[in-house]
Amino acid sequence: LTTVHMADHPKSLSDFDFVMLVGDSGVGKTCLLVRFKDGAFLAGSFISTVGIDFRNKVMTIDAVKVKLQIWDTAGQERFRSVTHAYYRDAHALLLLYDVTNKASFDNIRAWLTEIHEYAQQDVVVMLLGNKADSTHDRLVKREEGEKLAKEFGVPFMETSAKSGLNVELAFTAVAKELKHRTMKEPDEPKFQLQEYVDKEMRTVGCCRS
Ligand SMILES: Nc1nc2c(ncn2[C@@H]2O[C@H](COP(=O)(O)OP(=O)(O)OP(=O)(O)O)[C@@H](O)[C@H]2O)c(=O)[nH]1
Repeated sequence: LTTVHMADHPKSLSDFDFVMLVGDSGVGKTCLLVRFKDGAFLAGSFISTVGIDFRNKVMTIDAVKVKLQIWDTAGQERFRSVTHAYYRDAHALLLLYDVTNKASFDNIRAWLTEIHEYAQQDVVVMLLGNKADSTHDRLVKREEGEKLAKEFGVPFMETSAKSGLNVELAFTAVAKELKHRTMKEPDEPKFQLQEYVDKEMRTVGCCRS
């Protein structure tokens, strides 16, 4: 890391990368963030997010500190205009659906249209099928998520805020992508987010329910 490379970029390393969690109400955005930040699961009553909330988390990626500011948005329709205002500043978006809620999956197309309309063109988008622990209530197959993600050219994985499945990996993958964008050496190949995720899942030997 040298100032020479950094000079090419408007964003300094001390800056936060802004990651936004989006998706229908109840898909588990708040729980995913709490699991990532505190390692705990918010069981029991569901308290819908009002407007927008955020948490900071510093991750060490390849010996470099990446500061993430993660915005937890309200999925409810009535807060949509609040969320719209934040899209423009987001460097990455984690777009969630709930594998036990078909409507939340069907709405992904609309969310992607909205992202296209309001977010920066080069925003990092990752599709997450959350609540993968709910085997009995599952209504969306992993293959369906994979197919949709492929159609839109976005990386995909299933997660569970309840069991912790792939939660760390989702944020690490996004942080790695953002770090590569900021610090890429001229001859370094582009970071392949989906390849990284697939490799990590194979190595850990988990995640294929
Ligand atoms: N089984 C299971 N339940 C989950 C998981 N994640 C969240 N939930 C439950 O789903 C409900 C909604 O979770 P939230 O995180 O509040 O959902 P949200 O997307 O933030 O909702 P809004 O704030 O309204 O947009 C809660 O009752 C959680 O306990 C998960 O991975 N597995």
